[in-house]
Amino acid sequence: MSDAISCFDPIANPNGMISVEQGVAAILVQIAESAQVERMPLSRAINHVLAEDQISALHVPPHTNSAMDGYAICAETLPVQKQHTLKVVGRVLAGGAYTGVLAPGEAVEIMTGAALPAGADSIVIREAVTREGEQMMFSETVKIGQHVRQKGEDIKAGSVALSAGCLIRPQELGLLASLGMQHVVVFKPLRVAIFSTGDEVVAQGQVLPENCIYDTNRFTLTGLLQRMGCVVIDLGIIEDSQDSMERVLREAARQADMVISSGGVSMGQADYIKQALETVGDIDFWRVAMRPGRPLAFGVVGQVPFFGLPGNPVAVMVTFLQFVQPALRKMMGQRGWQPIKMMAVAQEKIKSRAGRIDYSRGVYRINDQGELVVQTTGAQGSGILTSMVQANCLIEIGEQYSQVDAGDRILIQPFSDLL
Ligand SMILES: Nc1nc2c(c(=O)[nH]1)N[C@H]1C(S)=C(S)[C@@H](COP(=O)(O)OP(=O)(O)OC[C@H]3O[C@@H](n4cnc5c(N)ncnc54)[C@H](O)[C@@H]3O)O[C@H]1N2
Ligand code: MOO
Repeated sequence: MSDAISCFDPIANPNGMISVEQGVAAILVQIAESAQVERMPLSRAINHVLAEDQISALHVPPHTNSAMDGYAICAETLPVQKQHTLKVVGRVLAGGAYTGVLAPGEAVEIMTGAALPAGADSIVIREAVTREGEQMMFSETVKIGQHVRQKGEDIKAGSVALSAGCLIRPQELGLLASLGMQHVVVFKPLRVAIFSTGDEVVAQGQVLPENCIYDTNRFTLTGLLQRMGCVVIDLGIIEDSQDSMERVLREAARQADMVISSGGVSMGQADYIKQALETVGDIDFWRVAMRPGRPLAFGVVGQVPFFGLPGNPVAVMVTFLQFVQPALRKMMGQRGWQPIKMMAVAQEKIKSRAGRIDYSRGVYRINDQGELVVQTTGAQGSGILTSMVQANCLIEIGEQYSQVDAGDRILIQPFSDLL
């Protein structure tokens, strides 16, 4: 591939391996933002990415109103004294209006959300007031503007309320709703074709033959992709022949915006997969300086990006998070996305290997001293999927370290945004 870093490029890659950072960069230069957009009702827009800037046609809130139940007064005209007695001249509920203009010495009883009467500038909350007939008394010092929500203080009419490229989470949905929008233009969900490879990999529903295992990877991939809002095209487990592999790859590239396989990308074995990929696509086979997930294939089949993820169940998930996720986020139009990383204090000695980033599965928590601390889940083999089940983060130990000691500060990648 033209721009990709080849494992065989001795300058980019003197030790035969590329770094995670080089891999991500090489992938992202080849990924283009989707051009396919659709208009949809706001009620269905959750987890989609906005394709257009949203300019607010109105002020939010549309009118200056009270943030509390109490009395609207004009603090500016209050005499300098401790006790105040004002005449209550009216009452205004949310949705209603006080039609008069408040004069000095007057107050209007007001409910939360009700429009501030003309002439008023502040609210005295009900709890601070003694009421006797038409008189209200209070002794608190009033700060001008207290408990008043100004027209447009959240969003000004004519301003960009949300920018194109923003993922619609529940809070964005609420904000769009506050603008009165019924429809939004979003990027179309991406269609991602997935399949598993391997003689030993068997579909659920079959009796497990000796020396075989049930297919795990299509399910973890489906879960990850669905959480990202993608439409999954599940092509199953591919029969181990070059012909069927080529047929499936061609078909997948026609139907999907991206194709992902698992298995068959390491040294030596199952050459038919590599040959099929080389025939149908333009693929590089990388060795990435990371653990788990060293072998990785990336390129294009037909016109669409292809990822050949390593077969081990933990390696599939870790490589998805590090490489496929940034590619998908870019394709789906999401701008400014970055993986969440934070520092935590290691609670134990953790072995790593210098020259490779180690992604150990970890559990982070806040300890009694209020510190963010992390420990591993135990055995870290890349086939041990229970390590992912127990974990709530990946512990990222950089290439420069061969071990981490208890008490060291280390990077973690919390699962919070996907897993
Ligand atoms: N001589 C070398 N051997 C291996 C290397 C290497 O660099 N040199 N790399 C190792 C690493 S690291 C990994 S990861 C694996 C990756 O190999 P493949 O991508 O070719 O995957 P397979 O050999 O097909 O499978 C590996 C492992 O995963 C199991 N598997 C595969 N698919 C599934 C599935 N859908 N569900 C559950 N489990 C699956 C498979 O049975 C194997 O146990 O290569 C190492 N070897
Ligand atoms: O990708 Mo392999 O699972 O590094 O161990």
